[in-house]
Amino acid sequence: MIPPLVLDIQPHHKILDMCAAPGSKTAQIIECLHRDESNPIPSGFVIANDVDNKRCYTLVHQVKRLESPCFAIINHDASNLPNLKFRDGNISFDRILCDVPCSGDGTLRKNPDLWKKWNPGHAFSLQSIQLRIATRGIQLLAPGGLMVYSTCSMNPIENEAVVSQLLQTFQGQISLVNISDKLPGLRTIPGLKSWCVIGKNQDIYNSFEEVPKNMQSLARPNMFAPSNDILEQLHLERCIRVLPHHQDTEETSQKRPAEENVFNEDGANFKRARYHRENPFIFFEEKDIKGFWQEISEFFGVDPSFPADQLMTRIASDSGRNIYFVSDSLKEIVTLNQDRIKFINMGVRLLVRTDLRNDKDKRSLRLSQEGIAIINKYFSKRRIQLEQQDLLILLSHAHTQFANLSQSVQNQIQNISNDLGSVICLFNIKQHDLDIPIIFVSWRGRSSFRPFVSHSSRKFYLSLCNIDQMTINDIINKLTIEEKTSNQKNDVS
Ligand SMILES: C[S@@+](CC[C@H](N)C(=O)[O-])C[C@H]1O[C@@H](n2cnc3c(N)ncnc32)[C@H](O)[C@@H]1O
Repeated sequence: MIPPLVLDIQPHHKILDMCAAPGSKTAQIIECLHRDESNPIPSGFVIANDVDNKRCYTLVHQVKRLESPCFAIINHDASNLPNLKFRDGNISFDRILCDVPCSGDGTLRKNPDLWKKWNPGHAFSLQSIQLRIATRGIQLLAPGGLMVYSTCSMNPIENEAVVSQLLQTFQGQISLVNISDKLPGLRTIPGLKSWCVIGKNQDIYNSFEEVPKNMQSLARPNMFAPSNDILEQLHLERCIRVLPHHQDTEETSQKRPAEENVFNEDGANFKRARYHRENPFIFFEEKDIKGFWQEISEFFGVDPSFPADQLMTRIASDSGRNIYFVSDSLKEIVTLNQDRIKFINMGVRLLVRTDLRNDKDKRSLRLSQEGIAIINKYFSKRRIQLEQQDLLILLSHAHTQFANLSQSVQNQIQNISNDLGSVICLFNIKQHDLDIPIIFVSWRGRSSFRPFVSHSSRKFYLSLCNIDQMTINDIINKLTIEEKTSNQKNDVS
């Protein structure tokens, strides 16, 4: 999608996505933040917000698969978003996406139902919240930062009129950036400099003076284009309109003001939305790190440089907890703001509770595949280097007996002790001049291995091993049957 592309996101950026659900653009933003694959924990972060509590969980679902320790989901009215405390003061964001709620008439091609409901009056009621959200965005933007304002509507009231109002309100502090060279190959047209306002009954007004008295509370002066002398200074032609029929797609309009000055605002009041009560985010304290985590560290050979203070749980008691990891910036943001901001979700799951309920030791937790990129460089024990034949056997079955694996793997199993529990399996695929590391978590049972690899990842790894598509489909079908018939309880004991 276009809005995240023009934000030019770098791994150190502090980013706010103001109206983020369902999250397709948030996912794109997180991917850009992680553009340097050699560093799984960039210093930047993404705060993704939506006012709708239910939609926040759709957002969780959408972004969890990206396994990033650098994002948090919050649930607030973006037009009243309180300042977030961070380090020495409040956060000013380097990048903001303001993808506001809109009438959606740019999606008429894919949503034929909209044709029946659409009414030019929709834009009247939406413009005020669009303007308030964008205004709050600019107040939260760092000097020199970039904000993209976007809608999927074609109506100038929701687009150029909002941008024009912002430019006038923040005169001399923000300006539109010319992005005409940023999207090569994309057919766009410049923002409008003149437009009329269409009333509920399809009447056309060219200026506010033409609006009848009984309509003046709906069609307000800021919905009209400003006078020519003001217009000249705004450069609305720098807005871009991506019209559906030009690309054979949907509409997106984008405006990109760049702030040159900071606005300070003391703790805005905000209404608490009705929501489902979340468990708190509880970070490891000294006693957890010296006690419980010490045992885990010995078991997996965790390097002392691992930042264990960035681990957290969602339940205070010791038993049966999953353990998550977040970046140090996010830890700070949550710690400083948890009492005033509704955090919904964050963190990558590193360890997961198993069914070994009576077993109080570290074996009752298994490594999670989600966190493998983070722990890989810190965990030195319980690592098994596979040969290609082992990889193929493991990926083709739900469980594999040790005896069916290569002698080298059998020797490694003996060397890592008799303890049941998670192991990290490693294999390097050589393709052309590239070394592609494959790394996944398996459970070492008494006599068998069980890889925790999703079907889609298995398909991907098998195709990297040059297995043809028909064979891969066969393997996955057999695996599905094997998984259905296997007794889940036996395989961890
Ligand atoms: C156009 S959608 C956002 C689409 C999203 N950016 C994406 O790419 O998937 C607008 C979103 O704004 C949310 N919203 C509406 N009013 C809001 C407000 N006052 N504050 C924050 N979010 C709001 C809606 O719940 C909706 O999820």
